[in-house]
Amino acid sequence: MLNTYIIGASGYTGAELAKMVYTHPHLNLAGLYVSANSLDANKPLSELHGQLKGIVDLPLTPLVDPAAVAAQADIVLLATAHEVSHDLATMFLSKGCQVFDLSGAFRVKGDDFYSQYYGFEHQHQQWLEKAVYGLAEWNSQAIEQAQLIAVPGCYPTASQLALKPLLKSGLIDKNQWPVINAVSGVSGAGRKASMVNSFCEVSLQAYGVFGHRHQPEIATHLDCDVIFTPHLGNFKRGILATITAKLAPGADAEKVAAAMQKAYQSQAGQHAVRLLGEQTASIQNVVNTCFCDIGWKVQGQHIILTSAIDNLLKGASSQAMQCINIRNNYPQLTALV
Ligand SMILES: NC(=O)C1=CN([C@@H]2O[C@H](COP(=O)(O)OP(=O)(O)OC[C@H]3O[C@@H](n4cnc5c(N)ncnc54)[C@H](OP(=O)(O)O)[C@@H]3O)[C@@H](O)[C@H]2O)C=CC1
Ligand SMILES: CC(=O)N[C@@H](CCC(=O)OP(=O)(O)O)C(=O)O
Repeated sequence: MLNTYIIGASGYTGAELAKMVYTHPHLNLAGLYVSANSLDANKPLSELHGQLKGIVDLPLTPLVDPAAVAAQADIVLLATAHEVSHDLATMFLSKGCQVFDLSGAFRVKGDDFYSQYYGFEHQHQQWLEKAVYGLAEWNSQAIEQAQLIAVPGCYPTASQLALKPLLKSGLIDKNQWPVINAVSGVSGAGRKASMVNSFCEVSLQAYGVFGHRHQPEIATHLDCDVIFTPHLGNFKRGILATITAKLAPGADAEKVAAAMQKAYQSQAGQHAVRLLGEQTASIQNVVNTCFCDIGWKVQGQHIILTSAIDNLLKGASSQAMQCINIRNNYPQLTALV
């Protein structure tokens, strides 16, 4: 059994992780942590997340001595804000722990990226260089070898899983940037109260227009420029991305279907993508599951793809668990289906 610790366990993704680690046959849920001065210190996790009552009643321990945690840990899951993960990760790494970071702190290599999009100067360039991007269906070979895995963002997961098969097969005309419009439920903003996620303030609307940090994350890892516009919807969880792109000369519906099959044809249980063909993806079918559903339709030289995930699961915690499974040679969907 691998001793597994969750930092940021009281948050939305942290609570999902706690349930998964608890049910995993090879992981021992060894400790749940919150910040040193957390208002929730020492409360049972199940007091905050009632669905875990009788399942995960472990207390939320204040993280006052990360080195002591590191000394006991095989695996550390950082379900913390970008700056917190940035500051904590290297200490766990230096003690030899496997670190799976759900934040954006180690996702994108590149000068000035963090100062421009995250508002802080990255202080750990060597680890940033070594970090492996945890897009499970596409990076498994690198994930198997990595000590630090940067779990992708939620919008980037939905977007890349749909576009990557077509780009890899040369079926997209990159001169016309794919256009990604995506709607997220409010849990994407985390559990902490703020005006953005306040019930009476939430209305379906675009945000981060031409400035969201996920645009460069998507473009970098796809190696293709994109137009990306996120929207906030008045529902709790789930993301639907609707993506419009121009096909390359010679590409057609048959070639698109073949590229999708080639990318995601392996047997059930080995990855978390479900192909819908000409059906459209819906949030209802993926919420509370680890799956990304992808549908598409071709008309002439254009394609419209729809891609749906649960932002807290395939967009964060279940993708982190897929990465743990890959890294430790367990079946990829262990504890997820
Ligand atoms: N929500 C989503 O859909 C997605 C989130 N992510 C990323 O995952 C990470 C977690 O997100 P989410 O679960 O939504 O966040 P939440 O805001 O819901 O939870 C954050 C957690 O971190 C804890 N925390 C805050 N400061 C510290 C600290 N210094 N040391 C230890 N723990 C701390 C909080 O508890 P307390 O404040 O009481 O200490 C809380 O448990 C973020 O980086 C987010 O960007 C990625 C993809 C999707
Ligand atoms: C609805 C909402 O606010 N969503 C978040 C994205 C959450 C996510 O994917 O996380 P990372 O911050 O880890 O990249 C946002 O737009 O900032």
